[in-house]
Amino acid sequence: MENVNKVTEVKRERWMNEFSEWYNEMIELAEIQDKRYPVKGMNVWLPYGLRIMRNIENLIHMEMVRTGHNEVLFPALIPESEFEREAEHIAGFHGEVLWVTHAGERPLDVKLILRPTSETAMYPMFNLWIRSHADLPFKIYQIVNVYRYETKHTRPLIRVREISRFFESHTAHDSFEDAERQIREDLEIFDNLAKNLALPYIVSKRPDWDKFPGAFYSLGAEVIMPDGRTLQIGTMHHYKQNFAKAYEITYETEEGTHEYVHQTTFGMSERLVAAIMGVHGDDSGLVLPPTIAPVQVVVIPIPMKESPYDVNAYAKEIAEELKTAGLRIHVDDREDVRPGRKFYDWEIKGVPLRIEVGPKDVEENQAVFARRDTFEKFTVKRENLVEEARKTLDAIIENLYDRAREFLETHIKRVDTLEEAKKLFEDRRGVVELPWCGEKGCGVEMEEILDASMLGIPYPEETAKIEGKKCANCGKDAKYVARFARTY
Ligand SMILES: Nc1ncnc2c1ncn2[C@@H]1O[C@H](COS(=O)(=O)NC(=O)[C@@H](N)CS)[C@@H](O)[C@H]1O
Ligand SMILES: [Zn+2]
Repeated sequence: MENVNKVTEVKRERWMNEFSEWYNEMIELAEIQDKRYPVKGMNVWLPYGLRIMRNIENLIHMEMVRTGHNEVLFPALIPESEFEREAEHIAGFHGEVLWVTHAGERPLDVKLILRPTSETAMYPMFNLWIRSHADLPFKIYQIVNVYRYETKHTRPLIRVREISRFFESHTAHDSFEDAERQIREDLEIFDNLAKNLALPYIVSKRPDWDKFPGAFYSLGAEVIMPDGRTLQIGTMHHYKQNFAKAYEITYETEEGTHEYVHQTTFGMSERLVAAIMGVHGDDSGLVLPPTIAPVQVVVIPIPMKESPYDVNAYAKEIAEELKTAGLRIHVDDREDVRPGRKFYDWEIKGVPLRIEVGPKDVEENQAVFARRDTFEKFTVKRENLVEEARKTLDAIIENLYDRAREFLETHIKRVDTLEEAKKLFEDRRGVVELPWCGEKGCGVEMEEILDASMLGIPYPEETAKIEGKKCANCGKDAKYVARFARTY
């Protein structure tokens, strides 16, 4: 590649220091969603944003096929009787569920809730479907909209009241250990997806007082957003037999006895789009990993009035060749828009690779590549076009991952005392790790002192154990390192 020149430096001031404003603007400018829908916490997916989400969903569907999960589709309405069968679950969701009580003027004979998640919709059917050990492991999933009347500050994609792209997988197993194996498989599924989104993350085992309502334990996968707050983008829950007992989900063993199943669930949502926006963005807008970019390469013809070369035709030829090679292409041949404006529009949308062609490029049978992640520009000979485009897109996803991992690693700090931790939360943000005795009282006190949430302890648990340290709160021997962060 000749004359590689950096026409623009990557700027991330606004992205880092005014992230909240940056984020709200980008939802609009990049045409992800329209926030003007007249219900708080419910937004409209716009075509470009929805194409990003659909590309992510396709990756999820492929992982579900790879791991033998079957897709189902449940009703969104759940009768009160079924919702109110697992005590912890009810307690956890009661304040957030939306009720349907009337059809027109007539009150319904059975009150219904809009699903906040689908345990209480699915498990009465699990009771009918699961009879024998031969039915296990039982693995289903759906991607649907669910409703949680969040009382905290709502924010597009991140904290909404209609989670419109809620992925939930629900499984049943013949033993605690097989459910554990499922959790490990869920972590593998999540890792494959995160790699495709160039998102490095941490997994923490939630403290007992913050696990999912009805769960035996919960794992949370988090990224760190530019403002240093963590965003939980995936959760895996081991239910043991808690729901099986509440919904009488039993199976006949090979010996002819009847046992309760052990269950797990795994959940993600449109927060994945928020994570991609936050982790990979810069001051010019989104930077989309090519794996999920609706447009991987935008071709921009730059015709000159007096030139004898037909730049538009040449641009179309190039686009056709890239499209035939399987890339998602768009030619921006809008007559009334200056090239600079076109660059701006597609940079905001995070298109990973721009190809510019002017008369000189037609004459020399070449094209100018401009990378969205580094702003590097270089010229490519026409015969190397497809190969160079593929190589550049691969280099972009690798660079996005490396840059994001660098950010994550420099925003996790392990210290010994609450004073050090407090200082860190003042001048920096991110995840702070402290020695902890494992007692709930200390955990909750440290959350209050730090005005932060305990994410939990590193998972797997073996990596959380520490020796020779004193609990940062009570001074007793510490058993684990505990993670704290300001969260979304
Ligand atoms: N209000 C919300 N807006 C957007 N995403 C959300 C919201 N609440 C939760 N999520 C996302 O949905 C994922 C799963 O939600 S959850 O409550 O943790 N887990 C469940 O509901 C389990 N039944 C697994 S499906 C979370 O990891 C988080 O990424
Ligand atoms: Zn302690």
